[in-house]
Amino acid sequence: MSELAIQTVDLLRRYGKYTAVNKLNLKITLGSIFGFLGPNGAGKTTTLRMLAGLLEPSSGQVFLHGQLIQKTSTAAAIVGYMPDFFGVYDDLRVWEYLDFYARCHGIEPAKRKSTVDGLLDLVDLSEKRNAFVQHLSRGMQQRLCLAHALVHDPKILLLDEPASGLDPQARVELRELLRTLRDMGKTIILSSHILNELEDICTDFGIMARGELLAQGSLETLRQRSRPALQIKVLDDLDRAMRLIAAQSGVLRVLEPAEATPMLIEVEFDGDEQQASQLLLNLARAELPIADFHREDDSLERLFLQLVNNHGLEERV
Ligand SMILES: Nc1ncnc2c1ncn2[C@@H]1O[C@H](COP(=O)(O)OP(=O)(O)OP(=O)(O)O)[C@@H](O)[C@H]1O
Repeated sequence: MSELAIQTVDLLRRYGKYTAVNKLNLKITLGSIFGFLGPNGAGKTTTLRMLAGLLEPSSGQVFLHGQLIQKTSTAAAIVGYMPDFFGVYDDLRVWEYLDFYARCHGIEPAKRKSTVDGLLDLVDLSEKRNAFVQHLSRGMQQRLCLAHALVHDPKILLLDEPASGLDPQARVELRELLRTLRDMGKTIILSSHILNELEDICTDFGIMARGELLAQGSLETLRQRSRPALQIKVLDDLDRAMRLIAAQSGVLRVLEPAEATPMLIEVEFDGDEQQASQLLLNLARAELPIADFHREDDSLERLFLQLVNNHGLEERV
């Protein structure tokens, strides 16, 4: 357990009769950047709030750095939390905002100035130290809130949707900042819907849907769980095409086209390139009007959709 920054054991949270988080067994290694993915309402915020000690679990346990968390204050000392919706106080200058939170964390007056200066430097807001918080851009406010989460030098950072509302340039800056924080030895958990944004920065992922953890691990581990696929677009004769495809070697399953793309057939396929080529040849020989034929890439987005769409059909973590 000591190599884990976070471990949860059957973590469960109900709101009334509704189970928002259902027996989560998360394992997050020290020093990782963990991308927490899931559609709206999956239970990500509820989980992060329980990890931060802000919300009591209905049952189950949270371990932070191997320590069983029984008191909010224990979690608060180890964790810095940045919520998805943050309020900033009007009529407070940037340095005053951080100074206020430094006081809240009991940082001595003699150390407060250097703490605030260090944080402003880290999040690249030194030039804005005297600006009013409400006059900062969205990206700058986000960085200020990150500095707030870092005031007490926590070992673990929980960031709820940190990239939401940021323009592409601000996202690049955020990514650089997260890498710096990881190099400082922090473990970072961030939730997001922007899947492609996470792929190159996260070392590990957890995918959640309807309160359940569907998969967790490195991209490689997740890829092993996904089924490779072919996408074939026909212009006509859909039923004949689907029957013919289903009979070819390497084909595991032929999926009904989605309503939005009525002529696009997705095929679960574990054949090699030779078999893919033979499949295309047989479709052409049968004079089926093929407009597109390609292998799906292994992007995180496809893995995510496959896992979420198959939820309930396949065995859980
Ligand atoms: N205080 C609450 N009272 C009742 N139900 C709640 C409460 N907070 C969250 N829920 C419900 O719990 C479920 C999980 O919500 P949660 O905010 O954790 O999901 P999420 O994955 O963070 O979603 P999003 O990506 O939309 O922020 C949702 O169905 C939500 O409506």
